[in-house]
Amino acid sequence: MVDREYQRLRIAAARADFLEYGTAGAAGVPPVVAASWERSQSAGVDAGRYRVKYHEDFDSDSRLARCALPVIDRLTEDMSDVPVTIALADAQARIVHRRDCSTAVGRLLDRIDFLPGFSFEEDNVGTNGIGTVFESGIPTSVVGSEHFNESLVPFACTGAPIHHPITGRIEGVLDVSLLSETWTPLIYALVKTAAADIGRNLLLDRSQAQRALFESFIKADKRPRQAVMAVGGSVIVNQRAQSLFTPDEQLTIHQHARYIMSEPGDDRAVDSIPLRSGRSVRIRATRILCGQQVAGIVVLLDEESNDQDRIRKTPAHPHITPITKLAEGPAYPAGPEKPPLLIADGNSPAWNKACTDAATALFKQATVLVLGEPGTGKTTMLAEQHRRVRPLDRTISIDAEHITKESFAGYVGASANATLIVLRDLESITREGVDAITQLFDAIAKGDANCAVAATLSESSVESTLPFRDLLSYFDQTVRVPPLRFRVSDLPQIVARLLKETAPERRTRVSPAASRLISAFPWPGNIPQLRGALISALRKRPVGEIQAEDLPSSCRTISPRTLTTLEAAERDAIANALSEYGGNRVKAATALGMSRSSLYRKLKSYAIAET
Ligand SMILES: Nc1ncnc2c1ncn2[C@@H]1O[C@H](COP(=O)(O)OP(=O)(O)OP(=O)(O)O)[C@@H](O)[C@H]1O
Repeated sequence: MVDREYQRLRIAAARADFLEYGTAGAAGVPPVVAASWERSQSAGVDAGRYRVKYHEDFDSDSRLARCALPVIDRLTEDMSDVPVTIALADAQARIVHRRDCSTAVGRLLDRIDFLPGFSFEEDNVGTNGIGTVFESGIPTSVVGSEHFNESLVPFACTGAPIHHPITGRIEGVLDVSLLSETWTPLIYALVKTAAADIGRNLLLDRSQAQRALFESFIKADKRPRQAVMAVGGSVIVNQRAQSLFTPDEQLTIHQHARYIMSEPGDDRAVDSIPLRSGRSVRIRATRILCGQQVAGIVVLLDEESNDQDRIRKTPAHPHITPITKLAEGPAYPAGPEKPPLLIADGNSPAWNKACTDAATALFKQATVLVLGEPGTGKTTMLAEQHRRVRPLDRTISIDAEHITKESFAGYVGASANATLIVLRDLESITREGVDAITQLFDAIAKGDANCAVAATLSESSVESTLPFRDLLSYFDQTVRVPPLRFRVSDLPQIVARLLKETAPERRTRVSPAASRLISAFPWPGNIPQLRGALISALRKRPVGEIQAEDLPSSCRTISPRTLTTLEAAERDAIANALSEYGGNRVKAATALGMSRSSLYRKLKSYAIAET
């Protein structure tokens, strides 16, 4: 006891010395505490003035809370006759739940706002049993004068990090606080064990499918020096992948992995993609199944050596420059005018590959079938690539459904300029159209028509028995165009282009929050749908910066499932109320006549993005 008292006095003196003389005063203080005092001081925390910030938007019903509460309740029961308070803090160091085993300690903690919603970040309140755990990453006891701020000195707080079972990221902190004179080192062991139990609950809480994905991820992660990603509802990136690839590169990679796995068929796919840094990466993706359900994809990543790079970067046709050079390509003479914005100026590997494949095939005058969802830019891309590789030839595009016997009369037998005929939406061709095209192909084969043919086809029609199937034998090559949702890194250019096209005279741009929404929305209707959303935003804000709330409410929600009519109406009402009250959830909940917790639940369930 004498020792404890001596220790208490020694730390109190060291604290006073530190505050007066700086680092030298902290000699003899536990290193984790001394380091925290330094951080607190350099963050400008006032040791004599106490101020904690309140955040009304904390989530008391989060997954972390759900997994922690059974453990906290058990601990509360076990410690019912010990004068402690048990608290759970979220990843922003905000208290989300508190249980008092002693009302006296509870009352004292109330006076320092140790309450749900208040944040105990170290750079606000200085050394404490929550914020310091986030900084140090380890279980930490802060006893009496080890606290930086005077108001916390009467207490002893022991916090232990709750780690995400896979990523190792700190998801929250479990804290046990009591008066400093009643603290015992046993508390440390207790809190540490309870935090580990919560971590285990986090793992068990996963649905079966998620667990199947995590287990495959963990297995792959065990391979030495293997960069791994698991792509499901969220994306998990192991340490090796994080150290090898920037966040932008990680986005490009997992988006491409999703894209190659979106093709029906094999559960495994291998591809190599160039990154913007000039490096390239080999992707080995495996679809993880849980019964009938697709749990996600596990992706193994290997940086390609320079030799492999060189081979891969050799253009498929030596006369075709790499696609990334298009903007400065020779087809556009230098002059005062800026070169036109090309739709081929993309960053996403799947889009660049489609452009290169189309250019190569058109150069060889192969008959190309371009496959993709409606509105992905198939026709525009074909026309652009054709202009690029055969600048002297013409391109015409004909809606396949309108093709009749007479449609190609002018091309057969004529020896005018060579022409690429793009048959648009081949799935809608009639029997008469099929006959007309068959005759055209025969004429081309005999040298009676100076034409090449390409067609676009909607992906969903491939399996159908529509008349176009009779024409497939005439085509040499398929080029697949990715939907917009797999081209997130291209969205800034596409949006800029659409704005320029829609409002050429105006200086319009998109705010960062609106850009985030645009990137998160899946755009099932592809470019026409995005154009429609921007036109609607421009109606609300004809000039200046388009804000998130200017976009149609349907784009402000990112729902992973199909909603019923009633749900869609409720989702829109919530999105509108939030927009009306500037994102203030309390006001939005009041206006909607629902409790705050129901609003939080619904925001999650409808995946309404925060702006
Ligand atoms: N990268 C781009 N940036 C901006 N606008 C684009 C881009 N690509 C295509 N567009 C525009 O999007 C619209 C749809 O393009 P396009 O008609 O080429 O698509 P599609 O896939 O052939 O469509 P559909 O399947 O309906 O025939 C066009 O108005 C086109 O100008």
